[in-house]
Amino acid sequence: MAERRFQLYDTTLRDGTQQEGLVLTVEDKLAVARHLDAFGAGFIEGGWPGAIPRDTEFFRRARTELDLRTAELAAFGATRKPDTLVTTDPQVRALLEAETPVVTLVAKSHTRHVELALRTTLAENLAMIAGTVRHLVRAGRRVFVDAEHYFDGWLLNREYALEVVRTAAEAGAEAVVLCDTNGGSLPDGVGAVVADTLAATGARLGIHCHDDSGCAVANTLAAVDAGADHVQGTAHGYGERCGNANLFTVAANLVLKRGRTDVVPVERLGRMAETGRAIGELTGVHAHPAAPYVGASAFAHKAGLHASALRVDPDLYQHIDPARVGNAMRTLVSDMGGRSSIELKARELGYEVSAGSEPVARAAARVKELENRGYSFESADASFELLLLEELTGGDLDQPFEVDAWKVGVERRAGGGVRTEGSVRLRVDGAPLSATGTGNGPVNALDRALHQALDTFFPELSRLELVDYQVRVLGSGADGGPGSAAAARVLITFTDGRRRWGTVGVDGNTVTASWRALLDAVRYVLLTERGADHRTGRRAAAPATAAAG
Ligand SMILES: CC(=O)SCCNC(=O)CCNC(=O)[C@H](O)C(C)(C)COP(=O)(O)OP(=O)(O)OC[C@H]1O[C@@H](n2cnc3c(N)ncnc32)[C@H](O)[C@@H]1OP(=O)(O)O
Ligand SMILES: CC(=O)C(=O)O
Repeated sequence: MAERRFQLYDTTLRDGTQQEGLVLTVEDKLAVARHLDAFGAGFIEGGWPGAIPRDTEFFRRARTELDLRTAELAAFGATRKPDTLVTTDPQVRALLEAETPVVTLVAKSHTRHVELALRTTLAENLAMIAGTVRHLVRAGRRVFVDAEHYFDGWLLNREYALEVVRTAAEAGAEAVVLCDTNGGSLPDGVGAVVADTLAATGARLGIHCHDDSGCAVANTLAAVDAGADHVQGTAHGYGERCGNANLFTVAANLVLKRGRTDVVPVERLGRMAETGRAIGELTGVHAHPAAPYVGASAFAHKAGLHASALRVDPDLYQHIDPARVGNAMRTLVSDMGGRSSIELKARELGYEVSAGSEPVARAAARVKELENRGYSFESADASFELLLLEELTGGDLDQPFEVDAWKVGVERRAGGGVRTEGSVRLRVDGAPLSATGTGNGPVNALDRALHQALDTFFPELSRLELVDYQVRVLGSGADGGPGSAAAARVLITFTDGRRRWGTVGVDGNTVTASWRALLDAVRYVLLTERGADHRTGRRAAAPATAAAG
């Protein structure tokens, strides 16, 4: 007998959109479908035509606008209503009118649900399933049946749950998907029920798990181990309540841990992190940073002892090579790290340094001391790089300009609005210059004054743009006093249109903290962009750096 292909079935566009706060336009849905197809999902469930107008529209547009290379599109819907004819059921007609190669029907397999929610008899429910499946198969559709509440239903009335599976399979369903609809099952129970159902019915089984017990992925793997070879899930585990099984985690586990080669092509797995980011952008709901495999922190290392081992061999603190799922290892610099963390971070930034060198030891000590005063370098790579350069150059880092003074004033004039003015007095190559800027607040006014003064000398600064500003009160311990006199940490993210980088400033005065972060951003651009003009700062042509290491 020819071996059956494993079926990876994505329901991001149907069950995924049942997540609170996740709303997609038709355009978004088409774009998400393209990403899932490129990733290698075998099936993409697009929504419920006939029930949700947006989904009806999605399937209409999909016919001409979706050119799926790997995936088959599936329309989702219910069986015919009780005591009606399948041929006249408007919802069943809408499923056919979606013109998809696949239709997935949701059907009740739990006796209480049949009687209380559907308000019909157990026999009529079986007739609804058999009749609807046959009708769709006769119309040329591949049909899957999602057996809702299967695991709870099996516990209450095993014989009836099994009968639902047999009925669907005998009517022509390609796979019967056992659903842990309430998401409360645990892996041992799921494995046992799947094994029992397989033995009793011989039907091809799928699995659809919700995450209410935090076990959706584990339950999915248990079902596969017990013989299911059709797996449903969603990107990032989006879905009703606590979500569905995370399809990325499931796929990576099956390929990389179970050695299955028929889930997604292994080279496509290398695009998984990118697919996850793209879908996060479209939905506005990004992966949790700690999400397995694709999360931004999935391979980020903070502890110094971890860094010291990773320096020798990344395998020592990573379960896989992150490149296999398109992610990358990162080192976080903080007071929890030592010289090894500095070396790894420096290497990540392009510097060849060694943990045993004096500059690295000094940089590690300064990070500890500054973080103790409230600094945080984890998301301020640019400020860290400046600190590193200061140590690598023994304090002789070129300063493209010097600051003599700055001030900022906020004034509300009688009858007028609030005016904020910042001014700076600087020196470039020893020549004094001053400039003033107005803005909608002190940071904006100082930023404008700096640009006013420097952009003619350093045109690359004109591309510098602040994209995020965060302030965090640190309490009285760090250069501040109690209450509103508390010190503040300011984290600023900048872009020049190509790259993004973060800087940090801390002070008892929020404006001074902001000024420090602003100044780091300007210095960072000048040192990293001007390259050869600044002997100390350029990493690619940095003999001083290499020597220091
Ligand atoms: C487990 C899952 O997540 S399955 C997917 C669930 N997704 C959705 O519900 C999203 C789309 N749903 C909808 O747009 C609407 O709920 C509709 C169009 C399906 C139904 O809308 P309405 O007719 O207004 O009814 P309502 O939303 O109150 O649902 C109750 C009806 O659904 C029926 N129903 C409940 N479960 C099922 C089921 N599994 N199969 C068939 N019908 C069902 C009930 O018997 C009731 O029908 P009745 O009014 O003829 O007695
Ligand atoms: C069908 C489905 O989404 C469920 O039972 O959870």
